[in-house]
Amino acid sequence: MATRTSPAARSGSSGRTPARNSGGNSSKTPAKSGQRGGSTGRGSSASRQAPPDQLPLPLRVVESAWMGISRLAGAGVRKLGTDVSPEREIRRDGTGFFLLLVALAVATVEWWALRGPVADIIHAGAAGTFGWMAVVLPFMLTTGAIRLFRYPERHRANSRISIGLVIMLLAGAGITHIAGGLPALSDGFDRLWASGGIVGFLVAGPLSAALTVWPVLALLSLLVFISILIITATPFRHIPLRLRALYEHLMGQDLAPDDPEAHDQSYLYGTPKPQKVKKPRKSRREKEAEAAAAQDGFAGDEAFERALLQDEEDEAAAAAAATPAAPAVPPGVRRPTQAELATQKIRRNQGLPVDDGMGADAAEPPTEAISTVPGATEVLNLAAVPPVAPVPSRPVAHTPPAAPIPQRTEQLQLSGDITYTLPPSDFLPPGPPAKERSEANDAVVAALTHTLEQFNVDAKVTGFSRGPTVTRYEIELGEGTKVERVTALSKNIAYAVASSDVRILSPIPGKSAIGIEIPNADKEVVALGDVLRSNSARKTEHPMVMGVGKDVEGGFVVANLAKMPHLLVAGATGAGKSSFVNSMITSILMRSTPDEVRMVMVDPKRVELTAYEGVPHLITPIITNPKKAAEALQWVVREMDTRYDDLANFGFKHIDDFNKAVRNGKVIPPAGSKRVIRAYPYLLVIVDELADLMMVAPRDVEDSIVRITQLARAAGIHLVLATQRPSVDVVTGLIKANVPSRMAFATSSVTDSRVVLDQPGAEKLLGQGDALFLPMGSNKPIRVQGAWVTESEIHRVVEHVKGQLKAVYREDVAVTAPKKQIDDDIGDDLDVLLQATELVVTTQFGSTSMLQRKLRVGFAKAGRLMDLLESRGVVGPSEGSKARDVLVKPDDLAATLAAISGGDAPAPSGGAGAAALADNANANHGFDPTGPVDLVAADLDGRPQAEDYHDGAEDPDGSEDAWNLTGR
Ligand SMILES: Nc1ncnc2c1ncn2[C@@H]1O[C@H](COP(=O)(O)OP(=O)(O)OP(=O)(O)O)[C@@H](O)[C@H]1O
Repeated sequence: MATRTSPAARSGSSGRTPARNSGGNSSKTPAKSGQRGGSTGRGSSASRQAPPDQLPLPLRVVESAWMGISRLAGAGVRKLGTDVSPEREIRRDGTGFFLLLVALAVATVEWWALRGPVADIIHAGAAGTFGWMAVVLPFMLTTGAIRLFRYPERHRANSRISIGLVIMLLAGAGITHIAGGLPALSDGFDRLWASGGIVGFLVAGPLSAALTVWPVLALLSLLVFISILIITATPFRHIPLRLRALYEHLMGQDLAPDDPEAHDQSYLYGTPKPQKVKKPRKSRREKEAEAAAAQDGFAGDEAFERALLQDEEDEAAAAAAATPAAPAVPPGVRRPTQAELATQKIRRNQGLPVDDGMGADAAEPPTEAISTVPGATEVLNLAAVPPVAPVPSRPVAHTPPAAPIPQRTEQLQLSGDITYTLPPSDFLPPGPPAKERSEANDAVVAALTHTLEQFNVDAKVTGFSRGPTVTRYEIELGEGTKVERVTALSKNIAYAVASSDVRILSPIPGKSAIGIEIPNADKEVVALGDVLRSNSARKTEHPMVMGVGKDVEGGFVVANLAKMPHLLVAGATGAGKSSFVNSMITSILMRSTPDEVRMVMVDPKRVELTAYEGVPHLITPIITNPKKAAEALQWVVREMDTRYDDLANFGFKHIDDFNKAVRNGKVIPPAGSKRVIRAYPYLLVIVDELADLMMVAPRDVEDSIVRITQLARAAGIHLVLATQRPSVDVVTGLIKANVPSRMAFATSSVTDSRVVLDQPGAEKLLGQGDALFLPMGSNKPIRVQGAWVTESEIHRVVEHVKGQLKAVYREDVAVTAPKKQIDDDIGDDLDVLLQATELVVTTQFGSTSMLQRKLRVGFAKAGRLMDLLESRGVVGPSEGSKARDVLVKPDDLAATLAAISGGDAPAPSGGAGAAALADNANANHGFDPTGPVDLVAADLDGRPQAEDYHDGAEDPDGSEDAWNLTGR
């Protein structure tokens, strides 16, 4: 082992340099030549063989003119409909433009019967070959041209469409040949041209001779039908679904983009139809980046990225809904313009007098009295409450589209050539329809109004928005009324509405209004299926998107786990954590293939996650032993380091960029390496009870979590830590500082709420899925009712997933490295001592304060580490305030680390040197379904075969080992 490692390690830099060069060259050169030689990918390879400078001048001019016009035409076509922007080097504008020209020429001749010597040649070519089908030829050619302009990178889809079109053309020519009376060659070319052309003759002639006409006609019609299915990528069983979608589209009933229920509700409640918010124009760069992300399905970091996904249409509708219904305007009074209304609002907010031009009374809401609902007042015992003006409820603009999500079928790569179909969306049935207002709401409005009047507070309930578990009532203050006058009434309000769980928000974020959240007497379940079918979830295909639940305004909350990038879930027992974790895992299983997401599940409680045992997304069996879980976290750290090595070696900053380049064939292994580079799946690590892990190995677990959370984002590794004990000894300061997104379910005390959210609030939640969600980057938590998924739904999804693919477990995840002989004085500090050694030796700077800073340890610990380093001969004795001499040279680092750790050298933590590569290699031997393993060479049971790994003997200069010893 050592002999194999050492040459690789020593020659690591030299071994990797040529590799990087070759990779870099091969990935960069074509890009450049593609740009220079024009946008045609194939054209560019031709121009590489014969550079344009060597072409004669006239030809160069023609080539440039052709490419210039092609690019212009391409740019125009790309701008049609949804703007797309394929990468420059893969564009095929030249070919697309050629097809377009041919289409135009054929159309001019066949559609408008243009005649002349050139037109005759075109007619002979088109009608002579395909007969009557020459009339549809321009459509087909234009389709091909548009595909090449807009989606040149979608090779498989383009080939599929081409095959479909060719089958259609052949069968169509055959049919027209039969329709033209089966002319023979002896009947002359004119008759052939007026029927199916020479192709029709060749297709239908022999067939009709062998069979009779009618069976051939049926066969050819069937072929035309099949060609349509091929072109539209419609499997047989999806035909009814597609026909329904087409019908709805033609009838203008598309549910997804334009929800009719929202309109109905606007009509019912007099709310203005939500207006489309004009989006700011995007720069070309932004558009290109978005298009690239869309092509890839998902991309790396974005500016102002949010973990929370919200549909822009939903937001616009919600914003429109949040504007109170316009009061009735008396005849003869001018309604203020939008600009005037905005000015008035600002002046009102600033406490300045407002001239609304309608007289003081005109601003009052309509005074039509409603009779308070007798049943509801009885419930709240409010017989004495006087009638109040009607209060508009905010229409819920977030009803999920009823149409199922089209089922996605993928060809898996990591798991061999397996076609994997995501579970159909009807596995998660819709929940009960959301209510917009109920009698209980009207009763609460009456109670609130009465309370405000009773205490002479100049404030009004102006509206409410009903969520599944709580309703938020909005109160607007009269001029000169202090916010505190309402907040001071919290106990009286609680008394009036007979509920102790009243939460006051002052103000509601983004509004000049006070919010009072009061639990609904009639709660509603939020079905996970509805959340996953919402517009926000449908808009993205990112595999790490999960359905969170519904907010207080009834809007669906969907979040991207990859952007969080790590999540802490906490709450008292029974508050709904496990249900949330179940929704999260089910969302992933519903939306992602095992190629896209792999999971590590840690379930010390042993019962919560057993339903998922055996799903192919798992990398290791569900871990129930806390000690093994701690080791698994260390494996995740190693996996992260390996991914980082790949990122560094191939020059990428984020795993999404790396994966995108791999899919585009731009990541090329070094010459001579047998490694097959594959995209890395996201790795989701779910710990269902962090407290159990922290009890057995607090330091190791904390170290691993901190290291993963600090770095793993770019490596596509994300942590979800759930605990019912959010105390400072479980969720330590370090863990908290590195886990930016929080989901707080009901906690038992305000202290626990502060640990989770850094603010009070969670102690007032109602339990059973009621939660405060604080995604990374937002400072105000959102109140949500968690999505709910039943056990039978989980069972169906799991059975579907398991039925397609067996889990292939990695064997090294929970395997402990053999215990090494560690000196007593080092004790538990081995890891940090090794880091200190690496730091001091690589920087050649023996300073205690540097250790404090870099390793984030206290002065006493840094001093102790320095003493240990002195006792091992790494640094010299203390020289007062000066840094100590470093006695070990960087070349001897590996040996020194090995000596300290009492065995073979462990991986220097952040080291990017050759030793690090080689050492990681030692740590990672084994089959790796998460990584780019050549599955061709691996057993299906996950064991590597001999040819997976190279023998250093085959590769005298060792350069190959520097790559292949990473076990990939
Ligand atoms: N989103 C939800 N919608 C409706 N009911 C829910 C929801 N979440 C939880 N509940 C209810 O609360 C009960 C307890 O939830 P859950 O088991 O998830 O709590 P927990 O916090 O994981 O508790 P423990 O820590 O004891 O396992 C569930 O059985 C269910 O009845």
